[in-house]
Amino acid sequence: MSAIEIRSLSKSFGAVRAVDDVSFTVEQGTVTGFLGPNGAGKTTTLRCLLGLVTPDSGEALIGGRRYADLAAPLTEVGAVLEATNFHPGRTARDHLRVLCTAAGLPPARAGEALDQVGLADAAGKRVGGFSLGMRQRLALATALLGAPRILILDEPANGLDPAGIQWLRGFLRFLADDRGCAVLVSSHVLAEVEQTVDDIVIIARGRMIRQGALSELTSGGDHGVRVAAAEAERLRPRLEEAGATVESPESGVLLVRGVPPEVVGRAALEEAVVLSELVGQRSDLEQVFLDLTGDPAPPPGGDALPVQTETPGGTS
Ligand SMILES: Nc1ncnc2c1ncn2[C@@H]1O[C@H](COP(=O)(O)OP(=O)(O)OP(=O)(O)O)[C@@H](O)[C@H]1O
Repeated sequence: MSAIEIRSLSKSFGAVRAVDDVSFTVEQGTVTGFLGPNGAGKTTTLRCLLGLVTPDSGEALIGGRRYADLAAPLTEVGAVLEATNFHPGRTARDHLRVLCTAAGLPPARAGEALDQVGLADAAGKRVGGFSLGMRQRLALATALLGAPRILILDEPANGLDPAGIQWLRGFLRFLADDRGCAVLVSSHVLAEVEQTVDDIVIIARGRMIRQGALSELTSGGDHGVRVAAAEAERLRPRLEEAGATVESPESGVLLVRGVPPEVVGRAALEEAVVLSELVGQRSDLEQVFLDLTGDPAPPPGGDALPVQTETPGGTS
């Protein structure tokens, strides 16, 4: 049985079909990146999993059961959803202790969880003075309190500085590799999760776009180098001699595979060919994601801020 199973899930809000027949699974011991542009339906899918939104059809299961049917939810699944509210006057440790008491967990778990997320030094500080990054870590500590083996994290890298993002990557891998956790982590930035995840699920406008192992989706490794020059054809003999496969998709353009970009640059130098373009080609996955998230022109008088969602029934 999969740790997380989303089966033909659909959910509309009025005329907006937020999630439209989405299906995927997450296995124990793996990290799955749940990707899509703003408004794609990621948060709605995660809310369905956590019982905060009732799907119109389909199922969102944790360990084969609906969230509402879990006997001890905190010990089975930990979740970080956006903008968790913490009492500003309470210390980080007290915040977690309150949750421990409510969930029947030993109070010592509070300190352990803070330790795990690198907040041990700030345990006695009031949350009101925390940076966004510290709040993200505290939210993660909250999710870890019951030592669950399934984690659902909605944009956990938001607000983290580069060092924090680096730390998060290592931590998610640790949870999957050493603790055998199933981790589902959403993001609207491919590069943010690309180095961490085993599998990827991409959705846009509520619908599935791609899914599979990262290694399959980026397979091939060598995506070629695109070279443009009026005299591009003069490079061909040298490049083929160096072992490259050379195609010419249009006049004055070569697509060169099998050699690194430096070899193409050297050939141009030696042949004294003036280049107007020398670009490493993107993998299919990067291209798919770029096409989905590529900067559309902002609407007149508007901007491209993320859509704010309501929080039905409170936060995680
Ligand atoms: N409670 C709600 N009421 C009305 N519409 C909603 C509600 N929640 C989500 N939506 C709409 O459903 C669509 C999907 O939103 P969702 O928040 O699930 O996307 P997302 O991929 O998580 O995006 P983001 O990265 O911006 O959070 C959007 O068009 C959003 O406006």
